Amino acid sequence: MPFDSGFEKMDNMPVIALGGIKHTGKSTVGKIVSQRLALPFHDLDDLILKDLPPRWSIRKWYREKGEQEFRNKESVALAQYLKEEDQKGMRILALGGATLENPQALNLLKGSDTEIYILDEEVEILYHRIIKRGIPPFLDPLNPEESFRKMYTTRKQTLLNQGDYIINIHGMDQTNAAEHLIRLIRSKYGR
Ligand SMILES: Nc1ncnc2c1ncn2[C@@H]1O[C@H](COP(=O)(O)OP(=O)(O)O)[C@@H](O)[C@H]1O
Ligand SMILES: O=C(O)C1=C[C@@H](OP(=O)(O)O)[C@@H](O)[C@H](O)C1
Ligand SMILES: [Mg+2]
Repeated sequence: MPFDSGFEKMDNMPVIALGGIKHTGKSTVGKIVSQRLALPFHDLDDLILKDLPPRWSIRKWYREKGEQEFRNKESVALAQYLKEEDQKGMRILALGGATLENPQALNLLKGSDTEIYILDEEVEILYHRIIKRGIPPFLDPLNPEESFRKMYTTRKQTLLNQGDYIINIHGMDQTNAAEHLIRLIRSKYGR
C-alpha cells in the first residue's frame, strides 16, 4: 500500500542511489521502495538506453563498443540525471552493476547530494538467480560459476569501499528487501 512519506517535499534530501552486484535487485527493489514511499524512481541503465541509437540494448553496446565507451555513456547519463534531479528532494536511482567501478561516475556521485546504499547478497544465491535463465554472455561459458565468483570478489571490495550503507538482504525476497531498506531510510530521516 503506497503512502506519501513526505520525503519528496522536504528540503535537503539526498538522491538514494542503489548499488550492488548484478541481480542483487537494484532495479526491482528500487522500484518497490519508490512506489511505497511515493518517490520518483529512475534506473541508470534506462537513462543510458534512452541516449543510445534505436535498437541498441545496453548489453549490445557494452559488448560491441567496449567498456570505456559504455562508461562514457553511463557518466553522461548520470551527469544529466544529477543536473536535473539533484537538490529536488528525495528520489531513488538504481545504479548499474558496474557504476561504482566507473571513476567518472563515482566522482559525480561523490560530488553530489547522493547517498549510496549497497544491496548485499551472498554469491551462491546471486549465481543461482543469474543462471536460472541460462548462462548470460558476461560469464565464461566454460566455467560460469568460477567467472562469477571472480567478478563477485573484486566488485564486492569496491562496493564495500564506496557505499555509505551496506544493506544485508540475505535470503530476503524483493518485497522484504524493499521493506528493510524503507525501514532504514525512515529511521534515518525520522518519518
Ligand atoms: N531479493 C530477491 N529475491 C529473489 N529474486 C530477486 C530479488 N531481487 C531481484 N530478484 C530477481 O532477480 C532478477 C534481477 O533483478 P534486478 O532488479 O534486475 O537486479 P539488478 O538491477 O541488481 O541487476 C529479476 O528477475 C528479479 O525479479
Ligand atoms: O555488471 C555489469 O557490468 C553491468 C550491469 C548492468 O546493470 P544491472 O546490474 O542492473 O544488471 C548494466 O549496467 C551493464 O550491463 C553492466
Ligand atoms: Mg538493474
